[in-house]
Amino acid sequence: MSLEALKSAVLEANLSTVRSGLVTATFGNASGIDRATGTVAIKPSGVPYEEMTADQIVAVSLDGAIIDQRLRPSSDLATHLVLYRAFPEIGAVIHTHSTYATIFAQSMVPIPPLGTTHADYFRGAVPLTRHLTNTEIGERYVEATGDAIVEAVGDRDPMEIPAALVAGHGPFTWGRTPAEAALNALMLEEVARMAWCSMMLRPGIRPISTELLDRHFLRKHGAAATYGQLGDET
Ligand SMILES: O=C(CO)[C@@H](O)[C@@H](O)COP(=O)(O)O
Repeated sequence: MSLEALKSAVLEANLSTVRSGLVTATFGNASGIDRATGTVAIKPSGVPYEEMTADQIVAVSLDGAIIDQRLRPSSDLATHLVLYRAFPEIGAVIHTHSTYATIFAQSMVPIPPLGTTHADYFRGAVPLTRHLTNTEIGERYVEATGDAIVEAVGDRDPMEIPAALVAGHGPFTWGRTPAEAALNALMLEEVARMAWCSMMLRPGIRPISTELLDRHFLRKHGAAATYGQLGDET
């Protein structure tokens, strides 16, 4: 992929979070990676979305060295880089402060799989990170945020659980492409809102069974997926 194409895809992912109502002001940030070159493209820090252009997207290497920069990169860059290094399958990362997912993050509650809508995108509860230590906060806050996300995902397949809630902060999602990461961010907010309302309507509500969760997730994901169309049969 050319750097221009990567920057355009990353710009579109950033703008899609605004169109979807997932971010306000300059909150959030989206990035993408070209695994062939190890180039990461990310939103510039603090730039209003309505003014953002593709040539303002910042390009860095996986170790954070600047490749192409007119503006300073997102202040969350180090978190994105930790995730790209830990999860080689992913091609994009999105951070938002979307309302309901952030309510769960601030309230220190993982998002439980209460229905098949959740199961269509997340194979289990959306994990919550631990709180960072004062030393981490003081010395390596942004990178430690990424470390805490990787710890929260643990030995689960990051492509089966493409999201995590940072305690006291907000959600991060990822995917194979910027567009897929943006869809996962949108669906995370949707299932968070459904979960919150379901938990209010029925306190003590229990998650769906593992059998139903897996049946629905595998219906859309993996080699045996039966959802949608095969190849170019449309
Ligand atoms: O996490 C936060 C703020 O808590 C960020 O999403 C927000 O400040 C956006 O920062 P950037 O504009 O990406 O540097």
